[in-house]
Amino acid sequence: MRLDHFSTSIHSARPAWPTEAAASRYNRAHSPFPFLRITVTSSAFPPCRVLVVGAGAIGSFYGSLLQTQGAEVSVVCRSEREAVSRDGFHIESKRLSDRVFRPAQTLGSVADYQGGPPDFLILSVKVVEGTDRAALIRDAVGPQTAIVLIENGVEIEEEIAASFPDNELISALAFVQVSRVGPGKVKHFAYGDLTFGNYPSGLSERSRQLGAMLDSAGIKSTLTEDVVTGRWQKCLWNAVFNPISVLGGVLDTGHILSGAEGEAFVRRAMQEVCAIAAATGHPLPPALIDQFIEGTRKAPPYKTSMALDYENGRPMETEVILGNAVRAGRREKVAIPALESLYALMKMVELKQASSSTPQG
Ligand SMILES: NC(=O)C1=CN([C@@H]2O[C@H](COP(=O)(O)OP(=O)(O)OC[C@H]3O[C@@H](n4cnc5c(N)ncnc54)[C@H](OP(=O)(O)O)[C@@H]3O)[C@@H](O)[C@H]2O)C=CC1
Ligand SMILES: CC(C)(CO)C(=O)C(=O)O
Repeated sequence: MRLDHFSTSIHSARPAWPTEAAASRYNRAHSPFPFLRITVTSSAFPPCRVLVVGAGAIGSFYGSLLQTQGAEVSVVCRSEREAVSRDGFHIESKRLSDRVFRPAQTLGSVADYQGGPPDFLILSVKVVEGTDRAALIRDAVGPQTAIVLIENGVEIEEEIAASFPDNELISALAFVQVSRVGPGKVKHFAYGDLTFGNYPSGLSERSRQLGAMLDSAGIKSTLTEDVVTGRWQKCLWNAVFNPISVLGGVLDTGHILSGAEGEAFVRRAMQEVCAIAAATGHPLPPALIDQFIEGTRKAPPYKTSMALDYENGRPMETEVILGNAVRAGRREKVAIPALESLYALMKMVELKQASSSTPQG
């Protein structure tokens, strides 16, 4: 998949080195490996405090990169707190080099965060049914905190915007393949770009600061004034490939596009997503379907995050990736037979998954 096809406007990189504090944390973590040590020239960024809530693959990956730029990064973990408190995160990445990320604070809940509210609160939990995302972050959000969502799905911002109407909300889309491979162990397989902007629209100084820090850490950040359209662009891929990958019995992208029937179905479903996006006031460029299909065909075959969740018996983000698109289609009275079928089938699969994980009494 050519992930850069999602871009709308490019924010240029700003070179910088990590601060003294970040360099010494990094060097301590790598002390047995002198060849990995780094030195400081200067820090290009104002000091900032970042709290990552849901520090799994995405949260630890981007959190670790912000730490290299001098940010004081803390995390809230759930199941892996003990391992992370003890050993930090070990992040393996061919593209960005391996690193150990030791958060400033490793917490079980935002209520334990010390030192006043963070400048940036990154929320990166899986958006699955039953997760009250506003409740998860409420105790740490201060009046100046910018909330940053790095999560998949479409129309996922309103729940947070309504709960924190006075806070800046930055909505971000990750084009990356990164997974947890053990407690506190994360593997970055490919890509890494982020597209983001303020919700519902615009670009603040905070967004630009975040973009500059990430660029400097080696991530291409694409800043957009219209992040809602950005979400529909990503949804064009996810709402189609993700459910098909599950419903076909854990298909990778190569399998999905290997025959004419498969490609024709993908194209039909994508046309429906385009029609919904246009009906909601966010028309997508007409060439995008061809670009996504060609880009996906050229990239190495990949299992979507939904296929991986399904394979591992974990809850899937069906509602935010597909359900929200289907509901928008119904609301706007757009005919979406392919998406309706995918959604109905996904709900059947989810019911089967739930019944087989419920102990019989
Ligand atoms: N990984 C990737 O390559 C990509 C991911 N994304 C999106 O990014 C988002 C995050 O995904 P990813 O990092 O892969 O997911 P992970 O499962 O790796 O991480 C999610 C983290 O959130 C924690 N968490 C989840 N629910 C709760 C809760 N109710 N309370 C406290 N902590 C919670 C998990 O804790 P626990 O340890 O208990 O599970 C885990 O630490 C998703 O929306 C995903 O679709 C988008 C593009 C690519
Ligand atoms: C498009 C992709 C592969 C980006 O990482 C993704 O979001 C997913 O698999 O759900």
